[in-house]
Amino acid sequence: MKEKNPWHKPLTIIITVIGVIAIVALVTVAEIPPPVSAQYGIVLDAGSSHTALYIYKWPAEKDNNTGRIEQKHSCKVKGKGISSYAAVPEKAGMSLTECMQEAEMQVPAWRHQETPLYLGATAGMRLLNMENRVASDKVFEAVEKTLQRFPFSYQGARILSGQEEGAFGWVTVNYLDDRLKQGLQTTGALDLGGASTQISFVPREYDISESPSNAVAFRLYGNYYNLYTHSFLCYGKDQALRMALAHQTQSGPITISDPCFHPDYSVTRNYNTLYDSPCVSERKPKVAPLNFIHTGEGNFLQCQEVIKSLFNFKSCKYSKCSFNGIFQPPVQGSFGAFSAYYFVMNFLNLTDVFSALCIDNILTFKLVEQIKKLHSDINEKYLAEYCFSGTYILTLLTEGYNFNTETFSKIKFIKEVSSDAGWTLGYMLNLTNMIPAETKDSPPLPHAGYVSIVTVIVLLLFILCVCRCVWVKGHLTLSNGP
Ligand SMILES: Nc1ccn([C@@H]2O[C@H](COP(=O)(O)OP(=O)(O)OP(=O)(O)O)[C@@H](O)[C@H]2O)c(=O)n1
Ligand SMILES: [Ca+2]
Repeated sequence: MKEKNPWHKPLTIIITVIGVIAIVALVTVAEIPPPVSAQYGIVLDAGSSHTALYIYKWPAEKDNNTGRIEQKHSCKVKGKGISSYAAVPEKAGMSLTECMQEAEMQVPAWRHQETPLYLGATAGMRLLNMENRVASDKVFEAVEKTLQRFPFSYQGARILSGQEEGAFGWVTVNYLDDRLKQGLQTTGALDLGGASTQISFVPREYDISESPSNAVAFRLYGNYYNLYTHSFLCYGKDQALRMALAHQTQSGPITISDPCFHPDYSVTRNYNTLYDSPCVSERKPKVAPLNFIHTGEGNFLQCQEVIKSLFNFKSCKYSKCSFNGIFQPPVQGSFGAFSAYYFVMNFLNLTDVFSALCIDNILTFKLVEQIKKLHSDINEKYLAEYCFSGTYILTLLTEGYNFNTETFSKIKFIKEVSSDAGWTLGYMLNLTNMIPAETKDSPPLPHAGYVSIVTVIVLLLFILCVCRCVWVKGHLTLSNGP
């Protein structure tokens, strides 16, 4: 007599039901493609020396915290920074047209309307605003008019404070390094522009109350950061050069012999043009000719003396200062130095070593004409100024911010970390709320997780089926036995 298997029927039903669910789930889940649609954001960096447009792109998931933002495109606006158009404001607007047209091509048309567009201006406009408020407003009006003509979601144009510029540069560097999300030790940020320079880092011990205006507190991905940041207006590379020239022309001479320039350097400069900046205007000599001849001498040590005279190391009402009576705790950890820090140190081949000797060699033994021949691809203005800039950078870092041989070796001169280093990405991340204060709950299971689980279920079912077949077969053999 054939023995009846007591769990034969329910087992078959269970296996069939789970099997069908598993197969349907597997097919469905496997067929859902990961989200491919992208979102875009545009930031214009209206710097003192030039304007640049950046287009960022990220996956358009609801939980956009999961997708890394990348720089899709950048466009360098031809000509100088918007502050240079103070006398002809309409041209400031017009100058942006070409890059904006490029942006129109780069961002898919169906995304234009929801693509936020921001313009942030830095030290050049800060100076113009101090000098001539009406002219600064007119430049912004012209810029706004141009930007509003494009189909993007225009979010406004404004001057960033030095504190914002420093803090957003720090956010960018650490976001790109993935340090914020992973809660790793952060990297400090050093930005050298044309008209201002920023230093931002998380100090080891930090008494915020000593100078609250230098403190920025962040809560990002569930971690607290107490950032120290300071922006020195007039200490960007171009304004620093003005200050150095002002220092050498106080008596209103017809010619100066500048230790920071090569021995064959000779350029005629206009007194009015040189002193036309709030960084030096108050020091304009009462009696001076129209022009002076700026010649070079090529002497590193003397150059360093001129540059040191731009800093005031005497007064400090805090426990510690960098210069000009500004509070600064001791530098801490690794640093990323970008913008002119990178341009200059990369050219001088000083990105790995801390050596004044190299500058001394170039300055003393090479003539500008030789250098121009060797580097015909580089803008002549930059070439002639690299020794001044190199000496300025070394002095600013060592005497100004107090980097020593050990801490200096932790500075990395960088142009980019997957995206360009600068404040623009941090600015956009902040305005679009892209970095949450808390770590968001991740979805119960990612796509890959579902697939794995369903695969395991199917495998288990398969094993269960095989076992059952063996059991039934064994049983039948037993019952049919002699
Ligand atoms: N290959 C390059 C490009 C730029 N520069 C110089 O580097 C300085 C800083 O450039 P940038 O960071 O672009 O300054 P801005 O953003 O325009 O100035 P700021 O941030 O002060 O507004 C400027 O003096 C610029 O002339 C350079 O030496 N070599
Ligand atoms: Ca800048």
